[in-house]
Amino acid sequence: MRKRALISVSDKSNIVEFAQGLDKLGYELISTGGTLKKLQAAELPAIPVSDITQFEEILDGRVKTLHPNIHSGLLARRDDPGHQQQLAERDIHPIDVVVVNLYPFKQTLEQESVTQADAIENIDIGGPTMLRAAAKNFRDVLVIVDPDDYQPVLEQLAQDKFDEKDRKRLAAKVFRHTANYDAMIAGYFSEITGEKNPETYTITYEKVQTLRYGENPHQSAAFYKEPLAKGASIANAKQLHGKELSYNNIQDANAALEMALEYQGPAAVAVKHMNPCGIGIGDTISQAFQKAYQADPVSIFGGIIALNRQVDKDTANQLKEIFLEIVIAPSFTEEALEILTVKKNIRLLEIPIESTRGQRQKLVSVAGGLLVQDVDNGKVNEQELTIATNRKPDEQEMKDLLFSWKVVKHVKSNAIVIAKQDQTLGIGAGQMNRVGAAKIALEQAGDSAKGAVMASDAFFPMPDTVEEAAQAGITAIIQPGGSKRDEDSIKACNEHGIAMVFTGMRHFKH
Ligand SMILES: NC(=O)c1ncn([C@@H]2O[C@H](COP(=O)(O)O)[C@@H](O)[C@H]2O)c1NC=O
Repeated sequence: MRKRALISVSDKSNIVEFAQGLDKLGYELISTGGTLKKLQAAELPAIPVSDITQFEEILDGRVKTLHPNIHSGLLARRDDPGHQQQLAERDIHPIDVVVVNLYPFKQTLEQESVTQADAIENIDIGGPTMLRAAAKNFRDVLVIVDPDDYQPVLEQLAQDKFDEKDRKRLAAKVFRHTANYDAMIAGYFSEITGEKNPETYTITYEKVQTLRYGENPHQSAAFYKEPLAKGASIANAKQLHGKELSYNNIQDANAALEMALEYQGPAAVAVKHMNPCGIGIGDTISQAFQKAYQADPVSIFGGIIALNRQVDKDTANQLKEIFLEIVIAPSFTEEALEILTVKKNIRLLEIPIESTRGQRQKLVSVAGGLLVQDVDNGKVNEQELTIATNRKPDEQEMKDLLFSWKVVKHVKSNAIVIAKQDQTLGIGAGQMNRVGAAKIALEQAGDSAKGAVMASDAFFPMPDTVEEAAQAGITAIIQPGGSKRDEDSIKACNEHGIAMVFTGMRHFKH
C-alpha cells in the first residue's frame, strides 16, 4: 500500500516544494480545496480529500476533513491487529504524514476593523482535529505544523532517519501550537464576555528571543510576548542601536516604561534595579532629564532611562556624558541618533510611550502557582485628597505632593520619596520598616530636604516617620491614611507645622 500524506494548509508558503519532495519519496498526496488547487497547478498528482471521504466540502469549508475515513486513517494503530482489521473491513487507508497549518485567527484579530463574524470564521476546527489526532498517534503518523520544518523533515525522511524522539518532538510542537491557538480563542471570548479571574487561566506567549542568561549567568532564560501585545510595551520595542537586551535589562526597561507612562508633560525617569533613582519633569525633555540626572548623579551610572518625548540633540548631548545601559523614547531625532550611536554599548529603544500601556494584568509566579491582579492604575487628583492637618499644603507643596505620589507608586515597598520642584531628591526603597525607608530617603536628600515634601506608599503605623521628616525640614506629606494610629501622626504634623494629606489609596509594590 502506498504511503499517504494529507496536506491542508492555510499558509501555503513553500508547500509546493514540500509536496514535491513527498511525491518524490513516493507518497500519495491528499489535499483540501485551496491547497489542492495550488498543488495541482504545480502539476502534482494530488487527489481531493472528498475522494477519500466520498463527501464533498460543505458549509463554506466548515466541514471538509471532519470525516471517519480521515480520522480513522489518522488514529488507527499500526501495531494493533484489531485496528488494522477494522480499517480493512471499511477499505480505509492509513495516513502516514499530516501537514496542516491553521486559519489565521491571530492575524485576523490584528486587523484594525475586525468584525466578530470574521474572527469566528477564522477559528479552525478541522485543522486542529487532524493535528491532534496525528500527534496522538505520533508513533505511526508524522505531523508537521510549522513550515520551517518542511526542509529538515524532507531530509530526514529521505534518509529514513525518523526515530521515536523526533516524532515525539513534532507531536509536542503540535500540542503546543494547538494550545496556543485555543488560548488565543479563549482570550478573545473571555474579553467579549468580560469575565475576570475565570476557573482556568489559559494564557499563551510567543518567544521573542532566547536570552543569554537570566538574572544571573547560571540561570537559563527567554523572553516571550503576548501574541496580541499592543501599545506601550517592551515587547513592542524597536531596537535602534546596541547589543541584545539581557533579562535584567528587560525587567528594568519595563519598570522605567511604566514610570514614564505616568506623566503627561515632558518627563525623564532613571531606573536602577527596577526602582527609580531619579525622576524629573520639565518644560522640555532636556530639562526633565537634567533634573532626573541631578536627583542622583551617582546611581544613574549604568542606569536605564525612559523619556516620554522625542530625544533631541540637547538631550542626546547630556545622555552621552554618562554610561547608560538603555535609553527608551518614543523617537529620536537624526541628530540625537548620530550623537548616541557613537557609543557602542548603549541600547536605544523606540517605544510608543505616548500610547496607552500595553498591559492590563500583572502575573507573578509562585512555586506551583500564579498570582494574577490588575495592573496598579490607581491615580488621585487634588480634589480627592483629604487634608488631615491644621495647615493645608500651599500651591507649590501640592504640586510636589502629587508629583511624589506618582513616583512612590513605582518604588518597591516600604517606599518613601522626597521631592521638590518637579524633581526627586531622595528615594528609600524596599525596606523592612517604613521609618528605615524614610531615613534612607532623607539622608540622600540631605540639606535639600528643607522645604521638600515626602510621599509614603502606605500609612504610618506610628508617628516616628513624621518625626524624622520634621527634623529634616519636610513641610508636607502625602500618604494613604487609614492607620488606627493616624491621630498620632496628625498630631505630630500639627506640632511641627507640617501639612499632611491622605489619598485613601495605597500603592504597595512587593
Ligand atoms: N473543517 C474542516 O474539515 C477543515 N479541514 C481542514 N481545514 C483547514 O482548512 C485549511 C486549508 O484549506 P484550503 O486547502 O481549502 O485552503 C487549513 O488551514 C485547515 O486547517 C478545515 N477548516 C476548518 O475548520
